[in-house]
Amino acid sequence: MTQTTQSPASATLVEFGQRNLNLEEVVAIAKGAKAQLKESADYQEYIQKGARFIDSLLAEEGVVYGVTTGYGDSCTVTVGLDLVHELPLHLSRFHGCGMGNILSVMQARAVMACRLSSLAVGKSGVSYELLKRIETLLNLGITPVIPEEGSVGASGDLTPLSYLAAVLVGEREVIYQGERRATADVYRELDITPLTLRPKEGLALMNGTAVMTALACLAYDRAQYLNRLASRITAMASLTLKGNSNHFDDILFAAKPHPGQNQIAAWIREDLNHHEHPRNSDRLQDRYSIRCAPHIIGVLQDALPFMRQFIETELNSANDNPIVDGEGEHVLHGGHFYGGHIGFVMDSMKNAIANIADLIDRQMALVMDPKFNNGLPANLSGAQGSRKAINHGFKAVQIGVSAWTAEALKNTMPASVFSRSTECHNQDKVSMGTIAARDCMRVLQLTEQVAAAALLAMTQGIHLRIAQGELCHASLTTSVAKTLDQVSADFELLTEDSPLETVLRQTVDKIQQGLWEVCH
Ligand SMILES: N[C@@H](Cc1ccc(O)cc1)C(=O)O
Repeated sequence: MTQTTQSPASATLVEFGQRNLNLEEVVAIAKGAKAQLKESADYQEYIQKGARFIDSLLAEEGVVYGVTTGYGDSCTVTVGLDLVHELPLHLSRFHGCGMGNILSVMQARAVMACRLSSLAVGKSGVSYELLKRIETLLNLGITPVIPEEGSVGASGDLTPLSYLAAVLVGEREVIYQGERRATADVYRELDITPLTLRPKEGLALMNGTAVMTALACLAYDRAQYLNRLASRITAMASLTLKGNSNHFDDILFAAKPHPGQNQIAAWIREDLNHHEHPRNSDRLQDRYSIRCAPHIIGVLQDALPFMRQFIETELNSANDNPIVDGEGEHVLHGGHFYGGHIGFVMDSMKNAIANIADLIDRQMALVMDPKFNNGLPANLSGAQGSRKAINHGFKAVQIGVSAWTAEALKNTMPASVFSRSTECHNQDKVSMGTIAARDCMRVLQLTEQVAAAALLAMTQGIHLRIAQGELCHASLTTSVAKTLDQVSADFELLTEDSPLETVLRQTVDKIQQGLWEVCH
């Protein structure tokens, strides 16, 4: 695919500590890149200072929130020094109530990367050993089993992150070499000693936004690719419909200079080889789902920079509570576990993406219907002669697209507005950012299905147009010809009805792996 990204997602080693990560590096770790924690003596000392400061506060004052007290609303309960060391274990255990689907290995690795990034900032009062252990798990391919439900996204992703904390102490389950197994068994086999969490470490691991931030990094990467693909699909729909390329003219777009919208128009224009400006337009105007495609896809394109900024700032922040300044010796209580920024990005992104599903659904409606498709067969059926009577082409695929689109649109309800007061009214306003992120992943999946169906349909449409002598392969731009040939390698012209599930699934997989060549 086009790498419009800032650094190659294929990076094989990602460094943590005293540098900012970009979201592509989280994606790279998710896909199997190794992690490397900074090892310099200075950095280790910087991290250890925070942990030592907690120790000295405990020795000198005997009270530190979340260390010698209960958690959240229970902070008024004092925990005696004899029980303090058990407290982190209780935190991970009482949060072991996650429900729902298990995060994929990719998603869970992204979560680990985000937590490591946040703790590596050095404002959480944890030991260097803890950071090192997360690095080790990533590099050995030991991934916690994390159920995705149960976070309100504002006391941090406490419940899902408790599964990371539990694995560090040798409890619950991991995925190792593709198998779901007891953590303790895998540790025994690999001779790994479970960690004993230091007083603040349970809280530092769990009291943050790593789950929603991880999903946001993965979502961003897919959204960016989808935007490029939706532009290609629009060009192919225009060719299928014998559309009017003047709609993407650069003089036209210079008059409305949103940069992202202009980028989408430029991609479509280049795909359609539109370089000459009309003196007057004698052509009819295409329907909005073609004519306004840059205005629809462009919304997401223009939003991507602020989304990246929100996601990467969160990724490189200390997002737990309390914040421990080991150098200046301060413990600062706040609410950095509140995932409002990620919640907003995810709620916005799912809306913009579902609009792209809707756009492509409308394009599909145009190409299927002989009332609108400028002389192509109904449902783009490639059947000939008497065979036409029993063949239904893309009819069911279009119905599927309508269903996926409806489900995507239904999932756009903003999660952040469903804040509810919880935990004895301590957490009386919460972000629901993790629910927003999960919605966004679902909307992406559905929209990628819509895009896969459209890739097949537009390929069929162009082939039919060529067969009717109204277009020739040689007149296509190299970019469109390449996509057409790539799709055609998996998908022959549909002349007789046949189940398309397998090829649809293959196409979705390729979209998710960014395999379609959509660059010029
Ligand atoms: N997020 C809370 C701490 C907390 C931890 C676990 C809980 O179950 C509840 C609250 C805070 O820092 O204020």
